[in-house]
Amino acid sequence: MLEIDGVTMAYGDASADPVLEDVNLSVGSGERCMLLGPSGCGKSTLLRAVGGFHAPARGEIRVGGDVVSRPGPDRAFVFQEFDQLFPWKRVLANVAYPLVVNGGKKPQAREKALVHLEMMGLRDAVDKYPHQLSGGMKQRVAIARAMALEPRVLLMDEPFGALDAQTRDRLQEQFRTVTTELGTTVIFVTHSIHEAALIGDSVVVLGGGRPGRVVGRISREHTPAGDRSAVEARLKSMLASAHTAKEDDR
Ligand SMILES: Nc1ncnc2c1ncn2[C@@H]1O[C@H](COP(=O)(O)OP(=O)(O)OP(=O)(O)O)[C@@H](O)[C@H]1O
Repeated sequence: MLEIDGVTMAYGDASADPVLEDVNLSVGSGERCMLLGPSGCGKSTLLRAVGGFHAPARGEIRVGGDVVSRPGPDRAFVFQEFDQLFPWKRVLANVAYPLVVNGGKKPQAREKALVHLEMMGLRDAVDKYPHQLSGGMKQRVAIARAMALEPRVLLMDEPFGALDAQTRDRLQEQFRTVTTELGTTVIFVTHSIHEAALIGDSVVVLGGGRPGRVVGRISREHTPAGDRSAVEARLKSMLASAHTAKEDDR
């Protein structure tokens, strides 16, 4: 579903030092791929490139075989910030609006929005405004809104990073259940080894200094079934080497 093919990312002009170099990644349909790595290694940069917000200096990104050249509804984003909803629209309208903007009819858009809000456990919140919701509820609305678009790839940039631990645990489980049920393809940026092991079908570790690159990857099919602690231990050692290389480069 997603191919990242020899991608180098840089900010500024052609002479600028790259942030990421020669990233190759292939994500299958229905796979949840986690991007893990030290702060500043380029996780969000790569996610924005898949979103079509920032073009690679070299290489190519394809989604469903189509080369990414601009943002589009086939790649929906959920961010960490709680203020990504339209404050003047009720919850149902927040979720239905992008469907209408992308050519849907209003009654069908509202129906679909309702289905996705129900899946995220928000049936009772559909008539509320964002300011009446908790942070966790706002994030669930943002997820429902992104999922309702039925994107080819759902792009998540630390969506649970600003939540309290209990809410985060609940949402991680809920997200895993809903994306499994719908077979959603997901790219998910996280700082958390625990979150990566809990949600990911695969985990890609970025880091190793400037420019960053892929320093390791784990796929669920190559790890003992259900043995999350073994996955976490391996990720911990990969992340340590991603950090060490960074310090050596300074
Ligand atoms: N708009 C920009 N202009 C110039 N440099 C940028 C821009 N956005 C990010 N960078 C730089 O690119 C590098 C990678 O940033 P990025 O946000 O992708 O990292 P990250 O791994 O997502 O970090 P974090 O985990 O802290 O969110 C950093 O050195 C950052 O300063």
